[in-house]
Amino acid sequence: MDGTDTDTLIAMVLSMLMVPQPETAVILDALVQCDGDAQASADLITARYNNDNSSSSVCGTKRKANSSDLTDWLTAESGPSSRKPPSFKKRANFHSKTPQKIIVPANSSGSSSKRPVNLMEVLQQTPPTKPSTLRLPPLTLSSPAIVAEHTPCTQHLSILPPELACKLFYSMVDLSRSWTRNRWWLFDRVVESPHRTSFFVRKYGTDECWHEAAQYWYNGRKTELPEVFPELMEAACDYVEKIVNEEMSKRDRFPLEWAGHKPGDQLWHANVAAANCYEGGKDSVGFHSDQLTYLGPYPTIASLSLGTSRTFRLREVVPLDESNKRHARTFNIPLPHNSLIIMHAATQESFKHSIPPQSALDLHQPLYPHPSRPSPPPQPTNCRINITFRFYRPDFNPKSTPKCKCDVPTILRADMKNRHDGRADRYWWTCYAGAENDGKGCDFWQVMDMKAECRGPTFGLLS
Ligand SMILES: O=C(O)CCC(=O)C(=O)O
Ligand SMILES: [Fe+2]
Repeated sequence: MDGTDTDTLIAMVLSMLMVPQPETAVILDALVQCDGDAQASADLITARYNNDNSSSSVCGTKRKANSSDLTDWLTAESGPSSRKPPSFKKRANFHSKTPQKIIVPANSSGSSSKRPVNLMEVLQQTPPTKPSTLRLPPLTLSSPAIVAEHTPCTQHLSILPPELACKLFYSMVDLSRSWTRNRWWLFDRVVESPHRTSFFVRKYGTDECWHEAAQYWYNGRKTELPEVFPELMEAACDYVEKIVNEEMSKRDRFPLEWAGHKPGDQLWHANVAAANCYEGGKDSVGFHSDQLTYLGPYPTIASLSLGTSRTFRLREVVPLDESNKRHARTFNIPLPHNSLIIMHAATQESFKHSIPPQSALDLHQPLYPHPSRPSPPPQPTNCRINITFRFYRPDFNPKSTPKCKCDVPTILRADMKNRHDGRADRYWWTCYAGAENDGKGCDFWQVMDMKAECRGPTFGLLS
């Protein structure tokens, strides 16, 4: 797994699980058996859980959602120990080839006295038994046509005028100096996102409530008030919206997609943007699907890449009722400077995405000098800027977000393992207070009910 550290691997497995969160030892065991492959480990844990609990349906009402989304970067809705579900049978023997390190130490408040897990100390040298699942090798999708053939995404190259792309890249790199690595609680430790990030709100009509929402945009954690779109981001957004609307007009709508446009409005507009800066090959983001709290079901997200080329990794979450018939495949999409990936409706429901760490990077050579630093001539850079333009739905505004027992806004997740292409999909609201509150949350879990919660209008309701 590209030398991914153990904490990241554990978080990735958690983010892929659709069964109650097992003890860390169970995850480590699965990782060991699957040679550090997070998806295969999650599948193995799920299969074992389903075997051990064959009498209770995984989608039964008592089941607790543990797939993570954390706008999610790496972690899962990691478990406060107070709500730990039953653990699986522990295995005594572990063996690991997985490199391990970090575990960002708990904050100085000292609520965790546990030292970082050193896998090598606990692992015994027992040869791993391979899981029975047939695994397909990853596939690189090297052209927009091939991306569209295999995924619910489209790729668009050279989308901004070259000078605008270059200026926007420089200005975001400059701004990114003040962006932060997000921190949250995972188990009983504080972990840190492996890249810097920030959030912007667009001055668009009277959408002012998104300033409030944006305070919670990250894992349900309250953050500073966001910036408004800088001028260059506004200019880029016009190009992005044009392409997104052209693409959307060619595709069928899903029943749960937003249909509340006023006459003459575009199908899609961006009212917020999340920006990420990846400096060097170690910066990354783990497998996740984007949190749906304010996006609502079946969102369209437009993701602009500037600077150093990185790989966008996509992997489908195969629904439970198909898991005996087919297997998920990992897709790698190279993301060159000035390219756009549109994650169309159903991407967040059916795929997880990541930017994996890379041991080697091709540097990006900017075409133009920095506008305010014309000399020396532009230097090659190892930085990648990503801007995801998003439409936060009026019917999922922060005032309508249920609060959990901790009195903190919940987050919305899709039931990815039991999806039905917009016909009978399930989503649930869960507590995310634990991300901020020393890892302690509550067991709040509520199925989202479009009708009872007065959400919409959606395309399904119109037709
Ligand atoms: O950097 C990227 O392309 C992906 C970022 C991402 O997944 C996110 O912002 O949710
Ligand atoms: Fe994402």
